[in-house]
Parts: sequence; C-alpha cells; structure tokens
Amino acid sequence: MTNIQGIAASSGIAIAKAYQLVTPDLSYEKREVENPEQEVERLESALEISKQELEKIKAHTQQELGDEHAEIFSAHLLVLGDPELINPIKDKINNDKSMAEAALEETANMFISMFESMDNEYMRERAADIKDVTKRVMAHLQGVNFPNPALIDEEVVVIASDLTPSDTAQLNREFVKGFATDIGGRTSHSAIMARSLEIPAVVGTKDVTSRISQNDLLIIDGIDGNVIINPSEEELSSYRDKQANFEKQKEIWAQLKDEPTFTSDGEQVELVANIGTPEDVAGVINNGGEGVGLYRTEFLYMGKSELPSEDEQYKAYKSVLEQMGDKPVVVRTLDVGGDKELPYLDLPKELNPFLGFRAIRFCLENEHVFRPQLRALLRASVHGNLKIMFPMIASLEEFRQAKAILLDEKENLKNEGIEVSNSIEVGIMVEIPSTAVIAKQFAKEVDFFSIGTNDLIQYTMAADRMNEQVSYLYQPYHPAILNLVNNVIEAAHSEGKWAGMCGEMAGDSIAIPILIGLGLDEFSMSATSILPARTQITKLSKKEMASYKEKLLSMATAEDVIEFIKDKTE
Ligand SMILES: C=C(OP(=O)(O)O)C(=O)O
Ligand SMILES: [Mg+2]
Repeated sequence: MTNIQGIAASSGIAIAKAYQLVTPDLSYEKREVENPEQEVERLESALEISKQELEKIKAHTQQELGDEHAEIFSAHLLVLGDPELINPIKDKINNDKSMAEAALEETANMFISMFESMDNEYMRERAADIKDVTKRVMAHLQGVNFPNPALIDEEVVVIASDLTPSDTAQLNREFVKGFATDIGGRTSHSAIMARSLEIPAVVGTKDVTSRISQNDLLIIDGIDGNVIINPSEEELSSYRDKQANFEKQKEIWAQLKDEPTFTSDGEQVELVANIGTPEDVAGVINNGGEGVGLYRTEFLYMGKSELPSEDEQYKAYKSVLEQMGDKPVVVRTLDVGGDKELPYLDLPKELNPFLGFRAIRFCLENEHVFRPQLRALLRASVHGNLKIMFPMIASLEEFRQAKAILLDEKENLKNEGIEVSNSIEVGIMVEIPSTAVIAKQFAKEVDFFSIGTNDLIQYTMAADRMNEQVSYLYQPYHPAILNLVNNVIEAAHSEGKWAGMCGEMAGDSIAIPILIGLGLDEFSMSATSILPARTQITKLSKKEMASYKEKLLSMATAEDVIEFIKDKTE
C-alpha cells in the first residue's frame, strides 16, 4: 500500500476503485495515407461513437440536472452533424491523402480561429463547441478513452489534477463516492463542491494522478486528508471501523437538527449554509441549517453555452426561497472570474485573474448581464425572505453604483406592474482588505456584512488560496485576519447592523470560539459542518470567549492564537 498526504477537504471515508479523470495525450505523428477510403471510414466511426456518447451524456444530464445543463451537449451534437465542418475534413483526407487526425485538427482549427476572431458572442461560443467536440473525436480516432464524468455508473473515487465546477456538476452523487486531486486547498471550488455534495475529498496531494492507475482500490480519508492506494486487509478493516464511527458521530450530531443555536450562557447565533444550486437546499434542511448565508449563483452560469435567461434564474431563486420558507436566504450576485470562468463570455486572459476583471467589476461594466440577474432576484423576492449581496466590493462607489442599478430595476418592475418585496436587505461580501479597514464607513450604507474569509485571507496574506506551495501562509488565525474580522463586526454593530461570515473559516472548529468571542452574528458554512458547529457552540460561553478578545487581537503569530485557544477550549 502507499499513503499520500493531502488536505482534508470534505469529511468522511470513501472506499472504491479509482476513476482517472484526466484528458488523454492526443498527440499523433503526421503521415500520408495510402487508402483514403479507409481513413474516411475511421473518421465516420469515431464520429459515430462520439455521437452515441454525447447523446447518452445529454440524456443523463437532462435527467440529473435539468434541461439547461444539457444544452451544451445539444450544441456539441449539432457540431458533430454539421456537413459544413465534416465535408471539408473528408475532402482533405481524399484530396491531400491526409490522415484523419490531421484533417480533423487542421479543419477544426481553421473554423475555430475564424469564429474566434468574429465580433459576435454566438460565433465565439461555436468555436468553444468545436474545440470540445474535436478533442472527443480525436480521442476515438486514436482508440483512447475520453473521460465522461457524467457517464460513471459504478461506485468509484474520482482522481483528477483539479475538478472544474462543470466537471463537479456532472458527477453523479450515487456513484461517485469521493475524490482526490493534485491541486487545490480547503477553499478551492472543487473542495467546496465536495462538501455540498457531501462526499469525502482530499485535495492538494500534488501528484495523486501520477501515482494511481485506473481501477486501483483507494481509500479516501477526508477526515485526516489521506489517500491510501491498494490497502491491505488490515487497513481496510481499520478504515471500515473509522467509517462506521464517523456515521455514529453523525447520528449524535443529528439530535440537534431542529434546535436553535445557543451558547452555554444563552446567547443566540445563527447557523446557516452555503449553497451552489437549488438542489443543495435539501442538504441544508437535513443538516439543520437555519437559512442560506451564501447562494453562489455562478453555478447557474456554468457548464452552459450561453448566459442563463432572466426566467431561468427566476425559477432557480424562487425554488430556493420557497424551499426555505420564511428562513433567510442571502443570494450573492454573479462572482465570475478568478478560478470561475465562463467560456462563452470570452473574457480576455489575464496575468493575474484573482486581482483582475471579476465579480462586481465585471457586472458593473456589463449591465446586460447584471440587470437580468437583479430583475430575476427582485421578481423572486415575493416568494420568501431574500437578502441580496454584492461580491468583491473594494470601494463604496462600487456598492453605491450596484445598489442604484438594483433600485432602478425595482422601479422598472413596479412600472411593469410586477410585485417586488419591500423588505429586501442589501449587503456586501467583505473579502477585500480595503473594505474591512473602512468597514465603519460602509456600515452606514449597507444592511449587512458577510465576511468572505476565503478571499480575505488570500488578499491580506498575498497567498493564493489554490496554491499549496504557499498554503503555509494561508492562515485564518493570523492576528491580521482576526483584527480585520473584528473591525467588520464592531463596525456593523456600531450602526445596528449584523455581521456574518460565509468563508470556510466560519465552520472551522478552532475559529468558532474566537468568532463567538468577537460577537459574530451569523455563521455560514458547508451544510455538513452545521451540526458539528452547533454541538461545539452549545458548550462555549460567549462571555468567557469575549474575555479573550483583546489578548487574541494583540498576539503576534497564528501559532500563538492556535495554542491559546486550544488551551482554553480543550
Ligand atoms: C465565500 C467566499 O467566496 P468564494 O469562496 O465563492 O470566493 C469567500 O471569498 O470567502
Ligand atoms: Mg470570494
């Protein structure tokens, strides 16, 4: 057996065989062919296999995730059947005695560069479709397997260099028992998705993909961050015990499912959940969530070939609000950019995308994207307890501009005779240090703050949240972070507003006592963290934790903070 250490990203133990989700090497050696008819036959058979595969994926995606997510595969099928693309490939084979691989690649590249250079969003989307389809057909020409996460139909553990949000969206919870990746940290989006899918995951292993072969038996220990390859009988049995204990522990936590959250000295806080899709709401309710503290709406925009329509968005928001009844639902407007790409928007490649044109910066410049989302939210507001939140706010001007557009759309809807709630709170994510520093000025204008520590930590420490080489600097308990968090909470309270936290730090067992002491009002976390957090909070005295505040804020290192808080709470 081999043991690979990584970062524990989603709790639990999974035992199943490996499924390698890696793009195969599709390079080939170019040569002239003697028998063009044979090459055309090879091409036709690769096209046929690709077609059958795409039809299966489309049907499966439709059934699991709905029509919108399946649209991209309809677009791919159209490309496969398009004579304007296929005939020139065949001509090239026949006229130039070109091998099928070269004829496919050269013809596809010609169309791709032609479409990409057009000033037309629709045509640029077609270029992306051709790229995807070409890869699939190329794989079949070479007789290599093209990984299809949506088609997994037996119990597996997925192994990948990284999982994009659209890969993760295709995974079937019934068969994918866990996953492990080479890159990423606890707050990378693949880790966040694993927690909302409630499957064990280990990320940031550096080289798991190169050390595992297809069908190796694997144990994913998402509790301690280990991947065990081909375990011995003894190890298997000890991990089965660990798995059973974890299940027992979950039953104990579940006893607090329908309880409110009080500290041992009777102070109430709110424990709410982070979600990515309306389907995640079931997990929030099952895990005792008192609301939704962060709905990451970007997943509505991903894994598609075009922007979601206003109506499509309205349906998703309405569904979440209705399922949550009168409980609060904080919806964050589109946070695109950074590691969340939307190929159909064709945003320019940036040298430093996390510091670039993203989130509110993009939305304020692209009102044709922003306004339909705001309209959909405003229309949905009558179906529940909606709060709207803007991401990546760096300056008050940005907040004022975003809010003005929101109010403008509210007015438009009223003029159209459409009902809108009058009690929607409008707040911001605090994930950029500038905003945390002048939170006092913001507190006069916003209705609430939600501290996004995933980004706040990376921007404060200048340490990429996805890069395991600098993960030693990604320190949630660093006194600089605690001071910024404290500043935001104090600013909110001085203006009679509330402060929440929706970064992963809110569900962290070392951070929780500190945050209780700093007076955080709302803790938003992965649904599966809610019950352990509630169990922990019922044993903490807020008064005692608050008495450590000044000492903690004046400490010099994260190590000192950890040592102190462990000593006080163990
Ligand atoms: C919650 C946050 O947003 P995201 O993880 O989606 O960037 C954050 O930055 O803490
Ligand atoms: Mg963020």
